[in-house]
Amino acid sequence: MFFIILLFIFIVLFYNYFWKRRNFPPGPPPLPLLGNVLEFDHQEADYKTFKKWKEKYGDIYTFWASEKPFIVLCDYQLLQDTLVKDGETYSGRICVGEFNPHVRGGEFGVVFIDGDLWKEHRRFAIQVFRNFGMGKNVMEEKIQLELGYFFEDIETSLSRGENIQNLIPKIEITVASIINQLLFGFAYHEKAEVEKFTKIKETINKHMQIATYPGTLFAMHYPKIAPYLPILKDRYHGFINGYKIITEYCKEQISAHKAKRSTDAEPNDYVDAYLREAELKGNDSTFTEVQLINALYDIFIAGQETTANTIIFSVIYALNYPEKLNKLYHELDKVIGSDRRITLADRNSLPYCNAFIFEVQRLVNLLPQNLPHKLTKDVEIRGYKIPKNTVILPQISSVLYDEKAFPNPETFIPERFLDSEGQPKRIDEFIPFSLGKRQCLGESLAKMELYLIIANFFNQYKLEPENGSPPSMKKVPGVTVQPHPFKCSLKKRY
Ligand code: HEM
Repeated sequence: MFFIILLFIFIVLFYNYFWKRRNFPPGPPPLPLLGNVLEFDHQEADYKTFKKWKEKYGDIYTFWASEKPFIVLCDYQLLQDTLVKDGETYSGRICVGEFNPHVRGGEFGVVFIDGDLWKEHRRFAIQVFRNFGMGKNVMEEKIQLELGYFFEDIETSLSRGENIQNLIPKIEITVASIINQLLFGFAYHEKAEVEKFTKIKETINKHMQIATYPGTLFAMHYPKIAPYLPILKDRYHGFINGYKIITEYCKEQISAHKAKRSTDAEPNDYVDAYLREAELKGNDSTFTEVQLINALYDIFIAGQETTANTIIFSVIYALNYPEKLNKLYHELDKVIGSDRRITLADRNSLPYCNAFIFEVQRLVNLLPQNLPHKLTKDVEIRGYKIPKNTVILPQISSVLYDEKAFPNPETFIPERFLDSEGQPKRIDEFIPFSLGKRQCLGESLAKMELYLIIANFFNQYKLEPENGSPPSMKKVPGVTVQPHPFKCSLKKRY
């Protein structure tokens, strides 16, 4: 008996530490069944573990999430040679365990699907956004309009003598109104809508945090038994509830559109455009209602979390680096010199402001892990033969914090994006939107929002920390990182 147990242990260890890893790039030794998930720091947004592994194993290595190997690519040139030069091969996606079949009802949405369905719906989303002005003047007008409401909100508080303000909800609602208009055709201006949004936003924040807990990953791998197990059952219900509340909101919007829709009118938003496409394509198409609900869930979350949190961190970094904030004020005074609205036409005259925004994006490192891709065919990377369907993680954090490209990477230094004449300097490794065919779908909208909101906000207001101590720069972990709550003092500059 003792011999059998010993043999069993030997086989498990041999399989786990040698056999299953034999063809993959070397990486940290995984525990049986758990893999390396316990090595991640779940208290803080974790790119440090990736950094440590990169230092030890190089630009390509393997870690294990439970029994699944993740091949991590963490060098800019390697990402170019793979994701960009051989884009199609790296365009697959994996979803967390059984999330798609168990929660979404199948392979639906835009972010966690692949193949022809993903191509068709990604193309459709980009086309619709272009038609509604993404990257053009029409979109600028929409953003400027929402900025007006943002400033009005701040000034109402100022007029009540509230010089110390919590900017987080104000920024969140501004960004959410922009994406909501694109998707559903209305912004959150009325009190009832604001209250509704506030509830949904709380759900999204929690949903994004729970998504990265190891217990949730486990629950999504074993969704049939998770609801009956301690700890896992809370993760399971917490995560699924978030999905239900957000998709319920999307369903309400679809019903409202169907009720007041005229087939002759030009589409006014994504839902209109989708319903029209579904009619044109007929019953056999992939333009089904369940696909619409899931695409909306994906884009609604991706379109607000990311941009709002980046803008909030621009305030946090400005308060922590007052000398950089003063440089920004100096440029705004010199180039703009009044409280007039800054527009896209001013962009080339504001190199420091642009560099400031780039550095915020680099340092905030919004998706510390990035989303995993999947190989659509067998490939050879740096001599390793990797089979089709293997998970590939383009680890953009390791590139954004690469000491060679960004010396002193943990410090906020906007000047790194400027040459000795103070003019813009391109750094190829600046890839916050990732690379290749899965590159962020909302990149041009996000860039426009970041520039217009950040430039105008700092032009209007002088900021100081509450009680002289700047807010924490620590990040609440999640798929996208979130800020810790803070308040700051605001004064009008004009
Ligand atoms: C500061 C703002 C943003 C950042 C840093 C950001 C970053 C990213 C990253 C890193 C990815 C994953 C790329 C990969 O798989 O390699 C991604 C995907 C995606 N983003 Fe963004 N994003 C931002 C804003 C937006 C906005 C405003 C939208 C919506 C309009 C959006 C929609 C999406 C979608 C739908 C995907 C999935 C694309 C696909 O799988 O084909 N993002 N984004």
